[in-house]
Amino acid sequence: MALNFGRTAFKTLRFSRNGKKIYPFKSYSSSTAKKALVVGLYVTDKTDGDSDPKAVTNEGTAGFKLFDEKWNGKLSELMKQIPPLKTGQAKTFLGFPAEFSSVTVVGLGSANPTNPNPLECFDEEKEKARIAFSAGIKNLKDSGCVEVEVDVSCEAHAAAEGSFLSSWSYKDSDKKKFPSLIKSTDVGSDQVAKDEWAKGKIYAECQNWARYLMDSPANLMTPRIFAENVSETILNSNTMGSVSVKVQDKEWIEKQKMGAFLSVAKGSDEPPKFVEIHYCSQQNSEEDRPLVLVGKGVTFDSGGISIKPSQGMEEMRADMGGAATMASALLGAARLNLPGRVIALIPLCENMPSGKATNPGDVVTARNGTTIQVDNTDAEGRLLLADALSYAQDQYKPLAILNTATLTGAIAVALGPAATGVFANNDSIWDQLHKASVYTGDRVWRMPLFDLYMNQIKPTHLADINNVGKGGRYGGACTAAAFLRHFVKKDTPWAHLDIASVMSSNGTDVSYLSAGMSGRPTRTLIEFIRNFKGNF
Ligand SMILES: N[C@@H](CSCc1ccccc1)C(=O)NCC(=O)O
Ligand SMILES: [Mg+2]
Ligand SMILES: [Zn+2]
Ligand SMILES: [Zn+2]
Ligand SMILES: [Zn+2]
Repeated sequence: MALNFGRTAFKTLRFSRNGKKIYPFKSYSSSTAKKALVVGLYVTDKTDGDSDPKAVTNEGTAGFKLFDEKWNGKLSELMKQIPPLKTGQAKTFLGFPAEFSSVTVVGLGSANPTNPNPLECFDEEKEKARIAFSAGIKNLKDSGCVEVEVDVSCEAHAAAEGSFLSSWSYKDSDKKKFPSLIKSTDVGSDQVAKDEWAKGKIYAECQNWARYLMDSPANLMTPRIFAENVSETILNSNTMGSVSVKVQDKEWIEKQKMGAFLSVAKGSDEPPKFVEIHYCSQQNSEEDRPLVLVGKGVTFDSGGISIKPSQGMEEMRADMGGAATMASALLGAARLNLPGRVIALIPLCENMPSGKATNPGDVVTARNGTTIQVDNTDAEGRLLLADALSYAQDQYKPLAILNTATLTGAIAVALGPAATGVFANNDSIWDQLHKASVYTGDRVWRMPLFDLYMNQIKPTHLADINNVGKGGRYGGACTAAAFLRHFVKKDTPWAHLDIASVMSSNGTDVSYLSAGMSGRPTRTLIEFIRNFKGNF
């Protein structure tokens, strides 16, 4: 059937209020702006980055071509009237027949990229799809559009991630600016693409939950509230394997003799909690050795008596990012029915100055009997992690342990927002994490666990080890990792992920994450669990 597009309508550009170009002369209105389509175009840039528009050529995805055929070549005709789209660029066209009120075309990367890109350490095709489809969805912000169908004929998993990550905001009023229903289009889509889309949506939703937990103000996300939110969310999720949540209180933590953890919690009026989340797939039994995930859950880090400068202190509401990403990764494993047995251990407390707080120079005894001289109460994350790592090994004899923690400013100085720093005592764990991050684009970078850093934290004047290194500011991320290494037995495969570098997003470095707490690297953790091989 021939469709009437009103030819002249496509000839002239119009600028929307926010400066985005919209084609043609037709404005969104509540009666027409109901359902949008986002389709992809491959981009070949023969100039390797030169800005000459003639050197850039576009070719439609399979989905684009099918819509183009359906509409008698109108889509490709439209594309001839504008300069070629560059990677990550999105253009919205109005004036389509009843089915769609607008069509947004997005520039994907090359149809034949070098994958994985060895310098960038990610799958270029997937990362460009995330960027492109997020640009498409962002183009529909404030359009009044309520529903959008997305082309899944290329990188469906990444398309879903870009779509659902970019349409999320902490505030409900901001969420409402985006179409409330985002789904894959049937055109150019097969069952594999549909399944990939559904999987990518879960990856993104889990990261969005971590973003919510992290960005929540500390008065609304205390240890108790965090534990309640996690219990409710996990137990109400749709899973096939078994999930359970245990919330242990201060008395249990005392019985466990977690003196390092308690020394952090004691300055606050908010009681600490220790949350355990257990997941066992249908193919596994509770007898199987688990993969254990440990997440730092400091719901607010003022620094304690070694108080932080007030500028930027509000960011420390997200010092429970380790806890948030591990809870979210476990949720992802359960929702995707991934094979294996996975346990998340989450020590939660506030780090506050008060008459009851730990003083610099105090000595505390960790669960494994190690005495620790606490010279800096702001280096608190390693203290609660030390006790959780000790408990994990004694209680569960894990196949491997991963821990995530917004541990040090030093890792942010080293890596910026590009990657999570990984300190691994096992090459296979590192390889598996790296591979997972190439797939998700949420990257990791390996850091050293040299003995030299261990020597910098011991021996101390008053105790077995010090909670800060002798090197002062130098190598701060490495001495923090060395401190944790002290609590991990040599035969336990382990990786510490310092996520302070990726804790927040400025809204530009990763274009599909708006400004705020990032929820990174939840997707990499889920992907790691999906492929986890524990036979070292
Ligand atoms: N809570 C941790 C990390 S605070 C530093 C930070 C900097 C940049 C981005 C995110 C977080 C802490 O207190 N660490 C102590 C230390 O770094 O010495
Ligand atoms: Mg409080
Ligand atoms: Zn928070
Ligand atoms: Zn601190
Ligand atoms: Zn901290």
